[in-house]
Amino acid sequence: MNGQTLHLGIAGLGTVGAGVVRLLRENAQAITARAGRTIEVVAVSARDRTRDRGVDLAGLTWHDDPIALASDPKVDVVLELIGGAEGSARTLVETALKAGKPVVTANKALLAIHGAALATLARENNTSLLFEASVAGGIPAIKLVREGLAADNLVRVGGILNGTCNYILTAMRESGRDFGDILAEAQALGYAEADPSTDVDGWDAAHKLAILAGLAFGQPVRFDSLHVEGIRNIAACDQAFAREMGYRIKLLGSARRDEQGAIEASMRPCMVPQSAPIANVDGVFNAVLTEGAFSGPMLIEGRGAGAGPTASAVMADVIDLARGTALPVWGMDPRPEIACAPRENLAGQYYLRLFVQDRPGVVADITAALRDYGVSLRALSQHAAEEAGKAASSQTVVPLALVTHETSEAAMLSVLTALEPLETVVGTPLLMKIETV
Ligand SMILES: NC(=O)C1=CN([C@@H]2O[C@H](COP(=O)(O)OP(=O)(O)OC[C@H]3O[C@@H](n4cnc5c(N)ncnc54)[C@H](O)[C@@H]3O)[C@@H](O)[C@H]2O)C=CC1
Ligand SMILES: N[C@@H](CC=O)C(=O)O
Ligand code: NA
Repeated sequence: MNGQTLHLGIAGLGTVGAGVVRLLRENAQAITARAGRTIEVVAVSARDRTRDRGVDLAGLTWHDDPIALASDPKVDVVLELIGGAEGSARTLVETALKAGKPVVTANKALLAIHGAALATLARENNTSLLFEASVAGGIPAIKLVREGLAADNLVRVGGILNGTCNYILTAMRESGRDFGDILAEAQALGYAEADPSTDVDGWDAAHKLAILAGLAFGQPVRFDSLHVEGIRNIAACDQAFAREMGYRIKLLGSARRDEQGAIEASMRPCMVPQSAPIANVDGVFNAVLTEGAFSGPMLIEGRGAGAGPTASAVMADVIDLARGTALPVWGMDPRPEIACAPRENLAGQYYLRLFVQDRPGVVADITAALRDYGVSLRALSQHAAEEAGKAASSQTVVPLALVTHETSEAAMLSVLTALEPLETVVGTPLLMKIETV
C-alpha cells in the first residue's frame, strides 16, 4: 500500500461517519503530510441514500449492503462506523478481517464483547484492527495505554468514559433541570448512542472500561463480569447532598489489578471530592486515568463524544495504517479472557441515600442495620420535606443521606437487604462508592 493512495470504504454515515468524511476533506493537506501518502474515501454504505448529511458523496460508490465493502476491490481499509455488538457491524468486521483487510472502528460494544475473538481473527489473517475512537472520543486513550505505557506495569485504569452521562450529571448539578430534557439535548448534539439507555444505564462506559482494562492488563476481561450501574437513580437531592458534603457525582470506571493478578472492575456513579481534578471534568469531557508502578498516576482529559473528536481519533488510526504501523490488537499476543472478582470484594467509604417516612425511630432502625453489619457512620444528613418537593404531612417522605467510614461492599449490601423490609424506608435506596481518585 505504501506510496500509493490509501482507499477507504466507510460503513455508517451518521455523526461519526459523516464527521470522518468532513475531517478528511477539511484537513487533507496535513493528513497527507503525516501519512506520507494521500488518503481518499472511495466507497460508502448507510441506511438512507437520500439523507442530507452536509457532506458531498458524489463520485463515491454506494453499497446498500455494508458487507460488500469487505469485498470491494477498490477498498484498502474498512471503516466500521455503524455501531452495535451484533448484526451488520460485527459481520462486516469479521468479513473484512477474514479477507485480510485492515479495519478501523469506533465500536466499543463490539470490542468489549467480541474483542478476544476478533483479535484472533486479525492475527490469523495477518491484518490489523484499530479502535482509538472507541474509548473516550478524541482522547488518545488507546494509544496511551497500548503504546505510551507499554513498558509499565499498570495497576489501575479507568476514568469518566461517557460524554452523555457526564453532560447530564453536569447540567443537573448546574441547573437543577430534569434528566429527560438534558438527555434530549445530548442526543441533539450527537453524543448519545442510537439507543440512549446504553449511555444512561452505564453500558457504553463499561464497554470502554473493559477495553482499557484488556489493554492495560494484557488480557481481555469478560464483559459480563463487570459491575455496571447507570445514572437513572441519581435525584436532585443527591446533587444537593453531594454539594453540602463537599463532593461531586461522576459516573466513574475503575479497574484494578492486585499482585496476584485478580482484577476488580466497576462502572458506577461515585462521589468524588470537589477538589479532585476529576471532579472538575464536566460536560461532554471525559478523563482517562492510569496508575503504573513506574509512571505513577496520570489523568488526561478531552472531549469524549461528538463528530469532530471522534473523527479525529478514527483518522489517527487510518494514518497509522497508511504509515504501515502494525500492532497486535490488545498490544500483545492474545491471552485467554479473565473474569473480574465479585463486587463484594470491594471496600471503601460509601454514600447511602434513602427516602424515609419522617417519623420517630426511623434513624434508629437504620443505624441498627449499620451496627449489625459492623458499618461505622461518618456523617448523616436529612433534608426537609420542602427541599424534597413534598408537602409536610403525617406521611411525609424525606431524603436522608449517610456517609460511612471505610467498610466492605459486602457489608453495605447486607445493610441494604436489612433495610428492605422496613416500611419506613420508601422506594429504591441509592448506594454510591466514595472515590478519592
Ligand atoms: N457519536 C459519538 O460521539 C461517538 C460514537 N461512537 C461510535 O461510533 C459508531 C457510530 O456512532 P454514530 O455515528 O454516533 O451513530 P449514528 O446512529 O449517528 O450513525 C450510524 C450510521 O450507521 C448506519 N447504519 C445503521 N445500520 C446500518 C446497516 N445495517 N447498514 C449500513 N449502514 C447502517 C446509519 O444509517 C447511520 O448512517 C458507534 O459504534 C458508536 O458507538 C464512538 C465514539 C463517539
Ligand atoms: N455515547 C457515547 C459516545 C462516545 O463514545 C458517549 O456519550 O460518550
Ligand atoms: Na480515543
